Amino acid sequence: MKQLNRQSSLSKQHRPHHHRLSLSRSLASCLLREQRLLFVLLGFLLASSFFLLYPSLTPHPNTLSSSARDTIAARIPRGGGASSVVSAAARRLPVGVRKPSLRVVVTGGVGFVGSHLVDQLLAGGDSVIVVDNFFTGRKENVAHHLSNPRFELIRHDVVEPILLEVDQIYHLACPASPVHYKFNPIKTIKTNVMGTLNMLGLAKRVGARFLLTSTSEVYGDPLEHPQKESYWGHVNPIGVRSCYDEGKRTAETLTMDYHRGAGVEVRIARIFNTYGPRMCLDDGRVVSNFVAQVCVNL
Ligand SMILES: O=c1ccn([C@@H]2O[C@H](COP(=O)(O)OP(=O)(O)O[C@H]3OC[C@@H](O)[C@H](O)[C@H]3O)[C@@H](O)[C@H]2O)c(=O)[nH]1
Repeated sequence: MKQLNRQSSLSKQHRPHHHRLSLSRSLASCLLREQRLLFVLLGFLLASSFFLLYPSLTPHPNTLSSSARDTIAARIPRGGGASSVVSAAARRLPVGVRKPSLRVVVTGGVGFVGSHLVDQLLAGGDSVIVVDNFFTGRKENVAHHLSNPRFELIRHDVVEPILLEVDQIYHLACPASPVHYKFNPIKTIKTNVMGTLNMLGLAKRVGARFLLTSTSEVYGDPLEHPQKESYWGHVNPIGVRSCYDEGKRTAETLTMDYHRGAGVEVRIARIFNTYGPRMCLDDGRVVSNFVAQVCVNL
């Protein structure tokens, strides 16, 4: 017995090298076998902590510092803003890859200008919702789209709010000809002020880009010819046209305040004397008046 003990104690103190290796291997296999669950849990914790930490290692565009965002914006061609990151990327899409289809609302979309805009948006592959109260617009202007699954028509007065999930808002709802906007001047200015306020509120709520179709009437009776966009105008605030002129000026003010104050991405287009198919001959605008007089005097 003593010899046996001595042998084992000898082996402990002077054990050859290969004996120590086999011991460490057997120790490791024992640990692995006995503590397998512990190792699994440890691996799970390591993996989950990596993936939990990973997103914060790559800042989300919205968490970029303003200077970083400005840098990015500076690299994006004209159009600014987050949604132009998509449009800029779309412009760089490989040949044959379609640009992403956008959801667009067009207020006043059955009108003269609006219906042509709807044609272009649908032709470009976007989905369009037209919001219109049919005060001056005509359904036949968009009848050719009624069977299109990417087209929706809603009879709605923009003086009342509406909630739509969209990417872009084109706001054209307003009577444009003096004959129509003088018919009910209080309704005209309500449409310009309340209607624009509702559509800007929607743009802010859903993060949509917003375009206001304004008019040359914001210059009133201009003292500067031709008018630069920086010209402030010369407008009568109490005249019979003020419901439209001042209404559109207020709409522009609201548009810029939502941009400066709420970061809504906006555009303002001051449209002058448009003419073409679908315009009413008797709506009292200058070009239609010329055409009407020519027709009458033929
Ligand atoms: O309260 C209203 C008034 C009008 N509308 C609609 O708005 C549309 C206006 O279309 P119109 O043909 O009268 O006018 P246009 O399309 O020529 O001009 C329109 O686009 C260009 C802008 O500068 C004008 O201010 C805008 O009226 C119509 O479909 C009309 O029904 C509303 O939806 N709500």
